[in-house]
Amino acid sequence: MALTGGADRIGVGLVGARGYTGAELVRLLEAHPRFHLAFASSRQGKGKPLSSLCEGAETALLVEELGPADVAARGSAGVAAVILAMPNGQAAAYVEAIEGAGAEAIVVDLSADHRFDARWAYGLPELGRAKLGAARRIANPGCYATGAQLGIAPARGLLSGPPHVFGVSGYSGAGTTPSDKNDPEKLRDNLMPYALTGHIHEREIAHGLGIEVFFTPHVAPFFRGITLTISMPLAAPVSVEALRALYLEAYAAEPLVQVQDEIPLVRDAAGRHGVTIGGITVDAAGRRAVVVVTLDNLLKGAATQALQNLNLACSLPELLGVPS
Ligand SMILES: NC(=O)C1=CN([C@@H]2O[C@H](COP(=O)(O)OP(=O)(O)OC[C@H]3O[C@@H](n4cnc5c(N)ncnc54)[C@H](OP(=O)(O)O)[C@@H]3O)[C@@H](O)[C@H]2O)C=CC1
Ligand SMILES: CC(=O)N[C@@H](CCC(=O)OP(=O)(O)O)C(=O)O
Repeated sequence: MALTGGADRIGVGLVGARGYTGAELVRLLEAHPRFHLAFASSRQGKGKPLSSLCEGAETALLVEELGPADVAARGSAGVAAVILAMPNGQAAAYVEAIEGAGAEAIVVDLSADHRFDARWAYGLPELGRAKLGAARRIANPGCYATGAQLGIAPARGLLSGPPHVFGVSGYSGAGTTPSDKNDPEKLRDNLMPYALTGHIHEREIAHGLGIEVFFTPHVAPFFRGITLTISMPLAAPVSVEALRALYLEAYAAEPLVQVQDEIPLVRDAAGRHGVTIGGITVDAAGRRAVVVVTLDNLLKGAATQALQNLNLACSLPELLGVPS
């Protein structure tokens, strides 16, 4: 594996350093004991110190504007991995250039562009880490889709029909490009439903779990965090104790998934690197289960998960550099 930035450091480049997820990745990569941030690209940030784009960044690195060919050249010259943290629809040109140049670099794409592409490994380690160790192309899951899959997976075999996932995201989930979903005025004292059918994460959750799912997203005035209330029809009566035991067992060995009795609150998820599943309930007839899942959309929903995936792909401990 190619190393830069010191004999024991693995060079990682970041495209999309100005964005919300990019900033989280900068902070995680800077503090990582084995990775080294080899370049940071943003068109708007070109020529500026990275610290001026990402609060808390300490590196003296200057932001560059790197197009697909530039990134591919870095990927052939010492940069072992490239993280793409751009809006949906932008990754293809970078991937084509990297592959066209024959660069060895691992690619982790945070966008939705490769999540349904069988040639890419889907990077949700808690539900399938075996394939990630040898992966060279990794599609990082969506933020809602991460929480929903982890929240449904233990109960999947008990269901009589599609789970209903009611999701609420902080407005950082809508990225930095101005829209109604990140407009503070439109969000003030408000909860905004959108994409009531057919959200791409509905398809992603269904694809990942192999079952039909109904997903209704909403965006709220808080900045970061997601809360999902998941209602699941049960094929046969199940006791709440049995259901809780199923969740506890499923995630007993997963440091980033906490199962608790209480209903988790989204304000407690902000800044945390894992997912919390709680409030596990069954109705009086034992035929409908409800669980609540919270996570930070920018961390386990994006940057922390990308770091897990990159660690695995580089044969490092999965949680290396993930703050506890
Ligand atoms: N925000 C979230 O909670 C989550 C986001 N994701 C996904 O991660 C990706 C990044 O999201 P987020 O950080 O919120 O996005 P932002 O809108 O905050 O940032 C996007 C970044 O991409 C760069 N960019 C935009 N267009 C282009 C382009 N055409 N070519 C090159 N660079 C471009 C921007 O920089 P500049 O314009 O300066 O070049 C900026 O650095 C998205 O695909 C998103 O769907 C996944 C999970 C959660
Ligand atoms: C509030 C908000 O707008 N959230 C985004 C989800 C962010 C995300 O994970 O999107 P990708 O699948 O594109 O990576 C949305 O609903 O599209």
